[in-house]
Amino acid sequence: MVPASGAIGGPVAVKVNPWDETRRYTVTRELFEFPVAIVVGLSEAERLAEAEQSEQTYLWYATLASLLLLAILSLLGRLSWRLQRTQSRIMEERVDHARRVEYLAFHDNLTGLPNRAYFTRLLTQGMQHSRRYGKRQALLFLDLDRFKAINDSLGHDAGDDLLKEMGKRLSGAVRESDVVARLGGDEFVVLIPEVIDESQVTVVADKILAAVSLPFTLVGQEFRITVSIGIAMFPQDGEDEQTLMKHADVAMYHAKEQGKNNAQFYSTQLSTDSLERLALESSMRKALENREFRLYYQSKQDMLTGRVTGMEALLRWQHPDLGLIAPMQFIPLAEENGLIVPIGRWVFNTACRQNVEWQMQGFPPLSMAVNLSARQFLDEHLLGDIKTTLEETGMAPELLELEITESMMMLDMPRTVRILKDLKRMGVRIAIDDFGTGYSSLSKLKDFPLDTIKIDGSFIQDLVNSAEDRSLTEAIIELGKSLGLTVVAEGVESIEQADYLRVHSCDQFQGFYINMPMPATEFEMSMRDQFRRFEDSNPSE
Ligand SMILES: Nc1nc2c(ncn2[C@@H]2O[C@@H]3COP(=O)(O)O[C@H]4[C@@H](O)[C@H](n5cnc6c(=O)[nH]c(N)nc65)O[C@@H]4COP(=O)(O)O[C@H]3[C@H]2O)c(=O)[nH]1
Repeated sequence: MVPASGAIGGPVAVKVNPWDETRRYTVTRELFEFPVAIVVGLSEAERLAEAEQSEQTYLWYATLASLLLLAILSLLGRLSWRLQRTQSRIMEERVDHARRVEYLAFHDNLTGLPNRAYFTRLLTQGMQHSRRYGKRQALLFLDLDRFKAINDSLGHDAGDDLLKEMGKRLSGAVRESDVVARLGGDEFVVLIPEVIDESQVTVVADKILAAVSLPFTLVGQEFRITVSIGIAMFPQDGEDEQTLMKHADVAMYHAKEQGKNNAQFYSTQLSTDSLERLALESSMRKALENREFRLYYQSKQDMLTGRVTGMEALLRWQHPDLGLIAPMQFIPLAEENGLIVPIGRWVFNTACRQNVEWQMQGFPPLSMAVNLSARQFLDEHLLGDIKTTLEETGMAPELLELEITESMMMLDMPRTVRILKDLKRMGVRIAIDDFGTGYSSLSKLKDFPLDTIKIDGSFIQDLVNSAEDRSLTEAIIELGKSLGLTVVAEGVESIEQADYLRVHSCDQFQGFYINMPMPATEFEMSMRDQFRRFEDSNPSE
């Protein structure tokens, strides 16, 4: 019904129809001219039908959307899980690949042993460690006897089988801490890291000889093979990897010459044939110019407190072909041809410069001992050279200690006394080196202006076992004390030797027990370590 204009609308009310009991929303309207009430009504269900309808539609859409969202989320989850799994698999494959490449680069693919490159690295690291902690190592160089004959007659496959079996037997004959490597061909090496004495190395070499001598079965037949072993000890037979390998190789050839199937230790005699001497002499002339000389340093410690008191500078020659050459291999030659004078000048200069530099870095003033050979001592420019060096480097003279040997002092006593007095006037300290090996007249010793007496390492070596060496050592200590000299023991290698010297009032000591001679950079690190340890154990100092 369309309301006419002027109609009055009443309030909406819910009314219940008494007939069918239906609840209705009603509005009563009156028209102006008719007193008729028109009742418009809709049941509750009719009125809510539309809203319910849209509510259901909304619910339906919401459910659909939620299901869709859930499906999308689970799809995304699955995709990201798959992505992650693929990524981690790629990573693992990359790492595996890198490991494999590294393994192949550092291992011999026939025997699985470390190859030459890896062994060189292990040897160099081992040397640094040994130098720092005063340990010895042994390098065994092995070469199979008659390998070529077997390889040629039985074929390469049999040769390969033999090498594989060799690798296994060598690894089985040594400790796990020892390193076995294959350099190539039929050459193997064994590195024994912590050696106390050479008899220990002989035992290992004998075990290897025995392991190799057992029969091998190749292409269904039994074969026997032997091996020749050359042994070089670190540090005395070589202080760098190249020299040590070369000397072990020289010793191995010597073992072959001795009839194969045996082990031989390297000795300097093996490599000082005349040809090498000649080559050495001509290259020594160029060595200074080519900056091939190096100084190694070894510290000295106070016997009672353990504090580092100074160091000794020891000369080395880094030869381009022969590796690092020890001073006793070239100094006698340099003395013969006079080259020791310019070389000695370089030693003074380098040692003083280095000492000043360490002080500038904050190390306490430490003495620097430098060796002087007989020829240098006779050189008329010696005093002038030392004076110039002290001035040029700024080195405090009292920190420089010149070591002259007992035999040198006795050559021309009045002259020696004169030179030493001149040196003393400059403020430089004088030490008598290798004491006990010469035949000095003890009564004359007091005529020399000395500061320090160094007991030769040969007495210290047998100190624990030899009563004779013990009494000599005690006598030298007493003599030194009675002359008011500082007594230093050289070549101390064990705690027993150090304890003995301490009990017998030796002042200072030096030797592998503390550290080996080492290049400046390594020495610097070792000094830092020693000072730190000293300060930790003596916090009040
Ligand atoms: N077995 C053993 N040896 C130890 C121990 N501690 C130190 N040594 C070694 O003993 C030698 C001590 O030096 P030296 O008696 O002055 O004997 C020196 C010295 O006479 C001479 N020398 C070294 N450097 C120079 C130098 O710059 N000029 C001159 N003229 N001679 C030098 O060469 C000699 C040998 O020097 P290096 O081969 O460096 O040998 C050094 C050192 O490496 C130890 O605990 N056990």
